[in-house]
Amino acid sequence: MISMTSPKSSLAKLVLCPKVKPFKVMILGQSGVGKSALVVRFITRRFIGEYDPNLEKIYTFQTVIDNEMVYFEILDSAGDPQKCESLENHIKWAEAFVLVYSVTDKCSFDECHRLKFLINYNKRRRRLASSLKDNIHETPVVLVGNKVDQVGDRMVTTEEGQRRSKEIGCVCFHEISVRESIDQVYGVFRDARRFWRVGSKWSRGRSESDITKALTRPLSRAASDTTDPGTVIATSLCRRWTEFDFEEEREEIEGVKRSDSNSSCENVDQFRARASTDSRLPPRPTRSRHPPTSGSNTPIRRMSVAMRGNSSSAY
Ligand SMILES: Nc1nc2c(ncn2[C@@H]2O[C@H](COP(=O)(O)OP(=O)(O)OP(=O)(O)O)[C@@H](O)[C@H]2O)c(=O)[nH]1
Repeated sequence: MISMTSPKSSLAKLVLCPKVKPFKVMILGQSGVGKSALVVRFITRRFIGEYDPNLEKIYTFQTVIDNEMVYFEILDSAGDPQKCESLENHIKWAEAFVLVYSVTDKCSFDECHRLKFLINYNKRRRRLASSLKDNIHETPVVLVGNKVDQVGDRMVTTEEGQRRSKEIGCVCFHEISVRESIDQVYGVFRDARRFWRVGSKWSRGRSESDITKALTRPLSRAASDTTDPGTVIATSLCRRWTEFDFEEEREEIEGVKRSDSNSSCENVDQFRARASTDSRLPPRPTRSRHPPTSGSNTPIRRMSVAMRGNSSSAY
């Protein structure tokens, strides 16, 4: 059994070490999607098959992310996520979320929608209730599709995952196999941290390009993984998309639409040009500002034409 601390004892530790500010991450998802496996893999680097489904735990763990020591407190929400009361309290506690579903289970995928709604709802309430609004920033939610190693059992496609991530406003989307790769698992926690930093005081005063650089660094591979042939397969299965990828994709689509509309404008112009030349209309007669002085019947003719409703031919 994995060692763990209760929420109270971890808080006690923090009191003894006041300088250490933990990074509080909550793992959410339907039962059986691999939440405990994900956390334990991150902390111990090992994949452990079975866990007690009813234990709710806070793990404390420290590791280096982007050259910075990060003190994680990871809450592995257990059992039935329908029990809203404790869930809501935990949501208020967390600074970042990892929302997990299994690509082999459509129900777990749909459950992410509801859980993201709960996160938004509780965070918004907290923000409204707080007088220190500046201290509470947007809480990043990373969407994770787990168990991609079970290729034959897949029920949720990559595209569906990407789409859902965009729809429900997650900061990035990963497809991973906890069983096959520690590298992919590390990537999930690293992104949670990076996006949290961007939303926090860290990003204030930094240029947009610095922030973009921080978020779009490529995944670094863990040394232990490079020697494992199984992982090579898993790494090729690993997918990760950030908000920036989604934004680029959106811009591309809009670019295509714009060029379509431009080309349709061009078509209209071309059509007009063709219409005026192909039909070989005779040039409009030039209008004389004043009626010709010579020719006595001209004013009468003009009058009669106007009465028939065709003033243009009067000239
Ligand atoms: N094939 C495969 N199985 C996995 C993977 N990750 C987890 N599992 C298995 O999925 C089952 C459920 O994993 P858990 O980590 O207990 O899932 P959980 O979401 O914590 O479930 P609860 O504790 O009930 O909330 C276990 O049998 C794991 O071995 C994976 O990447 N691939």
